Amino acid sequence: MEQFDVFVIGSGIAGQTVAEKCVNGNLKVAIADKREFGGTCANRGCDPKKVMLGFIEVLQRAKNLEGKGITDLPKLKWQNIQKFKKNFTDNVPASTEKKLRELNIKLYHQSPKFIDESTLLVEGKTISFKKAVIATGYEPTRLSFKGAEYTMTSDNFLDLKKLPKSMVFIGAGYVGMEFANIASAMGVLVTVIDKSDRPLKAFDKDLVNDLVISCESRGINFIFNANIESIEKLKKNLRITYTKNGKERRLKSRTVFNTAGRVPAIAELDLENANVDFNENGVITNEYLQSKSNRSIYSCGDVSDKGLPLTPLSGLQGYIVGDNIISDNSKSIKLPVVPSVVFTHPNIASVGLSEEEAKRRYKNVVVEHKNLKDWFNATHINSPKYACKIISNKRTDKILGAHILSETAAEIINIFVMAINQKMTVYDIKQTIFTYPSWGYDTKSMV
Ligand SMILES: Cc1cc2nc3c(=O)[nH]c(=O)nc-3n(C[C@H](O)[C@H](O)[C@H](O)COP(=O)(O)OP(=O)(O)OC[C@H]3O[C@@H](n4cnc5c(N)ncnc54)[C@H](O)[C@@H]3O)c2cc1C
Ligand SMILES: NC(=O)c1ccc[n+]([C@@H]2O[C@H](COP(=O)([O-])OP(=O)(O)OC[C@H]3O[C@@H](n4cnc5c(N)ncnc54)[C@H](O)[C@@H]3O)[C@@H](O)[C@H]2O)c1
Repeated sequence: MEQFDVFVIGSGIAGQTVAEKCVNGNLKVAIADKREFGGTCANRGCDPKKVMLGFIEVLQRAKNLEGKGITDLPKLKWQNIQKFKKNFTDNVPASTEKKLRELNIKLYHQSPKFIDESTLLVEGKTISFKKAVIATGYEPTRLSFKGAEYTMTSDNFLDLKKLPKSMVFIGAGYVGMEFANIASAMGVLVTVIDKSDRPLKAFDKDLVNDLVISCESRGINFIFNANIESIEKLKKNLRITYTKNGKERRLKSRTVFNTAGRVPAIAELDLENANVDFNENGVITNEYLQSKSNRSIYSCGDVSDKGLPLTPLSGLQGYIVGDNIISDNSKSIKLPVVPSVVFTHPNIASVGLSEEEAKRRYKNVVVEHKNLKDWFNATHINSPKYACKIISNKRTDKILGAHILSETAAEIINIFVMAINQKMTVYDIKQTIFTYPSWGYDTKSMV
């Protein structure tokens, strides 16, 4: 039986970080992945999506200024965009494997299954471990209505060789909203269906409302409060049957994507054999990211039950687990303020408390909800949407939350992340000199 000090399952940002830390701490380490090495973000998530968005942004910018100096809009070619995207993704698995091998980490290419609390089976070999790390991330949720097998996932979207005429996205969350915006900009007829009454539940209601209006003005069709009953295959199309307000309705589309959420990827691991408890949020962990029920097993990244499933937090958790394995639980996780952005057009970004949370927690809060579409930054590029909601504590003047809808929200939100982390006040921001003219400069007036 082969023995390892640390056996890591999952080679995304969380798993890689732990494996590297542990091997640098002179431990004997193995890592297993059932798919291509490198994880979701680099292979089939954030990075390839952002490469595609680069093209969409150019087009949208040009559209806003059409007739104001721009006469011909750029033409986007999906096949070439795909080719360019591959420059960023094709090499990820091989380069990740090379890096890990050079560090002397043993690689396995299959899902391990736990046999008991300190043994697992992978590639036909029984392996004993002192510590194991579950870093398997999220996977698309399974839809249970009739015909769900006709739906495709975000992986399929990012790899489409040709764009179909029409697309339906089931789920108006991060993935559904981002991909609906990409597809619509490329000329696809897009419908987004959600069971809930609005998209992006974690984001500010007023700004999301503005975003929906903006998406609709560009031709994206939304259906909310809808319950999908079935999907049938017709000759060319798929027929989606759903109920809304008690009435049955139908819709045809060439393709349907399951963007109804992602769930912890733990089904294949036989966690029960290892006495690892889990729930719908993932592996149940303590403050050291150790399984509460089996202290020799840790979990980090999306699949742990701590915090938002986002790349920066997964990386941070990887560091913490690595440190805890090497130096006997030296670090507990203190969840920092985590910003989040949805790369729609315009972006919607958020950090800190929502208006509702702030009002619940503090007696007197100041809510600066502003429509900024007449500000120079929006008008000089003829951008139709620019808004913010900045929340501060009236007594202490400290910034509590920031919510921004703008073409540059993904960047500008970082100023507010620093402000909240450094406990800055409205006065501090107003006193800061920023470059002019710039989007950063606007933060002084936003607060
Ligand atoms: C389309 C899309 C876009 C996204 N965009 C963003 C973004 O813009 N910004 C952002 O912060 N986050 C984004 N995310 C989320 C981000 O990708 C994740 O938060 C991040 O990848 C999590 O890292 P991780 O290491 O925890 O898991 P992952 O990167 O998912 O890695 C887990 C690894 O475990 C492997 N695995 C799973 N099950 C098993 C098993 N049983 N056995 C062996 N291996 C297994 C998987 O194959 C995978 O390689 C996006 C996600 C998607 C799907
Ligand atoms: N920009 C980013 O940072 C980014 C991008 C993509 C994904 N992610 C991460 O991935 C996670 C998952 O994103 P996601 O978009 O897959 O999920 P999500 O949880 O953000 O959204 C899922 C949506 O599907 C709806 N839904 C669920 N079941 C449905 C059904 N049967 N019919 C109709 N609608 C249904 C929900 O109401 C919800 O609006 C996010 O929480 C995020 O952390 C981040």
